[in-house]
This record gives sequence, structure tokens and C-alpha cells, in this order.
Amino acid sequence: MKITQAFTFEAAHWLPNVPDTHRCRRMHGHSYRVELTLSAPVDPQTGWVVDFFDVETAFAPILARLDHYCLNEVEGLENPTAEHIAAWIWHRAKGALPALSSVRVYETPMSWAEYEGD
Ligand SMILES: Nc1nc2c(c(=O)[nH]1)N=C([C@H](O)[C@H](O)COP(=O)(O)OP(=O)(O)OP(=O)(O)O)CN2
Ligand SMILES: [Zn+2]
Repeated sequence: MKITQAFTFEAAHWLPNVPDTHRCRRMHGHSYRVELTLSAPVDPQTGWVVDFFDVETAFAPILARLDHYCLNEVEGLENPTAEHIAAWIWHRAKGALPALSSVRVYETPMSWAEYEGD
């Protein structure tokens, strides 16, 4: 069974590896949406995969490192593409959420990156 919990955060960024003429080279902001998907059998006692409250608690300190920051200044996110943010979150959340199976990061409602681990 899979469950997914969504979170949002606001952040600024710019992309250092695109040409000077690319508009994403300039500092700008996004209302990011993160979807954490966890995959595991349903516990017959609780009736759930993982308590959504526990997902929220585990993710809160990671979210706090992103919300209202310039992502380029966050260690490990010097080139903060949606792809890199998804992998960055995965590597920091997997320890506390062993059932994590994918991380989606939406830059806009129409564009996202998904990371499922190495
Ligand atoms: N594969 C990727 N491509 C792009 C990424 C990325 O992370 N991975 N990032 C960007 C920029 O961050 C850009 O700001 C994304 O916004 P954009 O696609 O331009 O969407 P907008 O809503 O800002 O613009 P519209 O005019 O509404 O399309 C670019 N590419
Ligand atoms: Zn952007």
C-alpha cells in the first residue's frame, strides 16, 4: 500500500549553471509543493501504513531548512533544481521514514521532479 502526504514551502533560488540569458539565472521565487510517498504493508492493528502525524513530525525539521530561505545558500543545494531538491530531501528524510519510496518536488503545478532513491 502507498500513502502520500503533501507539504508546501516558499523559497527563492537562481540556477547558476544556465546561460546568462536564461531567465532562471536571475533570483526568483517559487511556492514549492513536496509530496512524500511511503510504501509498506498496512499494519493490521492500526489500519495504516504510517501515521500521517509521524510523517509530519519527521519532515518538519527538513522543511524548516527550506522554507523562506534562498535555496542556493542551503548546504548541498548550491544548484537548486527541482531534481536536486527532491534528492536532497530524500537523503535527509529516508532515515526517519524508512518506508519512503518517492519524493516529488513541484516548482509549479505543471512541472515537478520525482526521486525514488539511488
Ligand atoms: N528540469 C528542470 N527544468 C527547469 C527547472 C528545474 O528545476 N528542472 N527549473 C527552472 C526554473 O526554476 C524556472 O523558474 C521554473 O519555472 P517555469 O518553468 O519558468 O515556470 P513559471 O511558472 O515560472 O513560468 P511560466 O511562464 O508560467 O511557464 C526551469 N527549468
Ligand atoms: Zn525557478
